Amino acid sequence: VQSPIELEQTAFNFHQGNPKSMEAISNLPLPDAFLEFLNENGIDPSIYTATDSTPRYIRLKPGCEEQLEAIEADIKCKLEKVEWLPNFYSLPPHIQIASSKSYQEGKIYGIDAASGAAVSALNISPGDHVLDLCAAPGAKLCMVLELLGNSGSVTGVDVAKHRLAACRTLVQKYKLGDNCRLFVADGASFSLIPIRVHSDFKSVNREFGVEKDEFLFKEWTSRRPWKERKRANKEIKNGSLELVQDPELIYYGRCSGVVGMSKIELFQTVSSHEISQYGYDKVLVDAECTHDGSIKHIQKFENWGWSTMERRVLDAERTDDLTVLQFRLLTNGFKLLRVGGNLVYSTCSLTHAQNEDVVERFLSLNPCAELLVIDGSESWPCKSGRIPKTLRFDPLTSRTSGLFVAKFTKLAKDNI
Ligand SMILES: C[S@@+](CC[C@H](N)C(=O)[O-])C[C@H]1O[C@@H](n2cnc3c(N)ncnc32)[C@H](O)[C@@H]1O
Repeated sequence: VQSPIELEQTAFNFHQGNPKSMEAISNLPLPDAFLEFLNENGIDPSIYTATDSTPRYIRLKPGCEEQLEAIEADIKCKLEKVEWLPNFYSLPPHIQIASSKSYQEGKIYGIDAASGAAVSALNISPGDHVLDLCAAPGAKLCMVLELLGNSGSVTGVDVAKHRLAACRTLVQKYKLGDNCRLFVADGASFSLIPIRVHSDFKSVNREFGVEKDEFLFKEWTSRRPWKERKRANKEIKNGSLELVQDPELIYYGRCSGVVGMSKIELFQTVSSHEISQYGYDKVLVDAECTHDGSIKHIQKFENWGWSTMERRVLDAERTDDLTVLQFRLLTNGFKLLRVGGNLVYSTCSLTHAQNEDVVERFLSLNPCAELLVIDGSESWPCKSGRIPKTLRFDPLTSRTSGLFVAKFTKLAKDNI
């Protein structure tokens, strides 16, 4: 394991083309094709030399601070407070927490500090209605729910049903699901606004009124009642299922606003003028990407086979498709944001194509979008991105996984 000074020296040497550092990089268990990918994308491969010394991070459930010593005894490891991020602690990378009582009881959960920073950039306030457009497997969504406490709501969307089901398990395990609803849907076209149960907003979600014999959502249960299954079969026969099943609601909590609503009310969409007032207060677009900044992800390819990585990470056609998807997710997330709200765009890729280039194109086509400085980020151990106000975390600089973060607000049309 290299000391931080040695790591910095390695990074410096790499820039200087020093053969010793090249040796350090070539000793990494990374295939040449990946190193070429990094080179083509202007990513300094020396960030991966910090692999072995990058700690793991956990977030402590608020209110469990008093139990810190007991938790340390349980996981048999001292926890080091992350000074720049509340409730975060680091621990050596080899420590496993999954079998500990504290983890099973939901007092701690694993989430990288850079991911925590992306959530923190949203500036969640009590009562916020939050949209998480690429939600699964759900670490960031859980942190948002925790920050909200019993107020506001979180709408989680993901295109992969099995991944979103894992997210549902997570929110239930941590007993955080009361204010949450989860939809399997394409985040690039998802169009539902939050359910604002406050009386001022009721008219928006109650535009249609409820017919006497209409289906109303009861409290969520994992077992679909017989009557509902019969209704779904009937809808398949009538050919109307696609309309009601897209997006597919796979979970909603008691206080998510869904209980008592009709399907027509839940799935109604509104005009862009109404969205500017009643849209989400905060939107997280943690977009699908090549994951090249995530050391843990890259290491998985050792088992999956490097050829899988060539297909999933390095294939130029796939990365081109991804940048289109990222742009569409960002654009749609922004469309669903209310005026004055905040949107955070993040990826765990460190390529410019998936980050700054997407942001630049988005800003040039959306005059209502303004990049914001992220509150508190001056004390974060990260670098600025190519565009001022955007941030880049990497293992060498930040001792975290790699992450790009940009924060926007939506201006009223009259203020442009
Ligand atoms: C980087 S992961 C999100 C991680 C998650 N935010 C968390 O903190 O656990 C990206 C997610 O985007 C999802 N995804 C890919 N294409 C999507 C799309 N068109 N719409 C919504 N989600 C999509 C993937 O299934 C994947 O779960």
